[in-house]
Amino acid sequence: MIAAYLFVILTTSYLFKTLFHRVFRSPLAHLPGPQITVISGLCLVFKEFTRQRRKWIHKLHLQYGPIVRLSPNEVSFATWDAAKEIYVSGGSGYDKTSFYDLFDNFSTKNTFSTLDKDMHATTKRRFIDRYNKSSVMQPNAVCGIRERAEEFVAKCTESPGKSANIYLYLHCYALDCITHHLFHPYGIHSLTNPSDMSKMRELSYRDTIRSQYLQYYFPKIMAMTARFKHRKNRRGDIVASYVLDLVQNSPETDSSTVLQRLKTQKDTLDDLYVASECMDHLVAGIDTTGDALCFLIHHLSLPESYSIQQKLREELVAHPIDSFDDLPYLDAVVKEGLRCFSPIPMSLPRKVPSGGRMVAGVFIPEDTIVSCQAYTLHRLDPEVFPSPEKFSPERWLESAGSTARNQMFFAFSTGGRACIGKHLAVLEMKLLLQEVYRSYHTKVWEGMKASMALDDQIIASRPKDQICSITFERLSV
Ligand code: HEM
Repeated sequence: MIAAYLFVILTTSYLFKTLFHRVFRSPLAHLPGPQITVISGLCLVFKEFTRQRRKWIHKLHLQYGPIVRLSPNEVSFATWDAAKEIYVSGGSGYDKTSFYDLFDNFSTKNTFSTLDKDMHATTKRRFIDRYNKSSVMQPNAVCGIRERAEEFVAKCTESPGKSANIYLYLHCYALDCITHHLFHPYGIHSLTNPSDMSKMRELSYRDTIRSQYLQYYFPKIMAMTARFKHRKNRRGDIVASYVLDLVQNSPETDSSTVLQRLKTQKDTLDDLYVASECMDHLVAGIDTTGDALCFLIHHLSLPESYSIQQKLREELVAHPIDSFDDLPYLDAVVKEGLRCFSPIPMSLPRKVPSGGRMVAGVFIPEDTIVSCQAYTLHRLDPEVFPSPEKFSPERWLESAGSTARNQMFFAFSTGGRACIGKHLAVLEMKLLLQEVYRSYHTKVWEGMKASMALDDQIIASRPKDQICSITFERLSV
């Protein structure tokens, strides 16, 4: 009985002390945001489990401005100053939060899931040269991607007059391209080999948002339940076995591949680390590039965008095929696509270092979770992006305001932890658009009922129904 009384007294005094601190002492209490977020993080958790986090944060920014408190320990920012402080200061910005533990593979860290920035710099150095623009633009690398872009078009036009589900084929394209870069000649050929299609389906058609948030909030309980499941890898068993097999059996891959680079380090690297790293690049390279292209081609295929298609085609046919990286309108179309339909539109959480920091002019105590999200940075300030909901490639061709526009462009994040696959992704996008729009006019199939609304997953967003039916009409050049 005494123990029960003691328990109640201690719990009550702990709750009272926490509440007192949150309301009267915490510097976050004075920041703009819903009152409930001063005392509780439940609202945020609810929005996360019901996949409304991004939308909710954006709404709060529209209501309260560029700084918004999301919970007693979390703040969202939407200015370049804040993004620079959080993601660029000291090179890589602040350390990642434990949220990124979700992205371990084979229970082993990789560059993306490494929290500490010094450790991250060490892992990234091992392979980053394989993703430099000069490596990605090597003629044999470009040729490999172009071949796959041709296969994509062949797949979409194999039944003339009928629509093609480009959601499916673009994810195949992205999978084939990234595995080519990682493992050539052992890359996947899901566009031409139906038995490889299951690998793409395994990775792109799962909905794991709730289980991943459960894992984030209750890692110990989830670890206990995982013991009963005997899973090799959370992100997919067929693909995990494919990656592990390639790493462990070390077949001779091309000297340009990421696997080869990791296998020829001075210090021998553990197989599980190499597999975790390769698996991460593979997963990071599918839905991002696949969804970015899917949203973009869908938008270009709406009647209101036919003039954009026309302008793009004029540029493409007027220039030799190998000048794809030097075409201003193609570049602007890709950039505007990534601005309007960022495949990673969500917050990228970071932890304020010890001693606290000034972010966008306000003091934020240590260990507070801070972040920016591309969805809001790409829309909030009408001076930087006038008519933000309008798809307008032309905005990227104007010289006035270009510094601010480029600073606010956050599709690949910024600083030392920005996307390493950015040059590869842009190359894949440009080559595919070139292949399609040099020779075809695309239209949304008139019978398409599927929704293209953004459907948020744990960090990326995809079209809600995962179907996008497009018809391809061959043009006489
Ligand atoms: C349009 C396509 C892509 C977009 C929009 C995109 C976006 C991003 C963003 C926003 C981040 C930062 C995430 C964070 O801090 O939480 C990131 C990181 C990363 N991306 Fe991409 N990505 C794309 C394609 C790719 C591809 C093709 C690869 C293949 C290698 C890749 C590999 C990575 C990796 C490994 C990281 C972690 C970098 C680090 O922590 O140093 N991404 N990407």
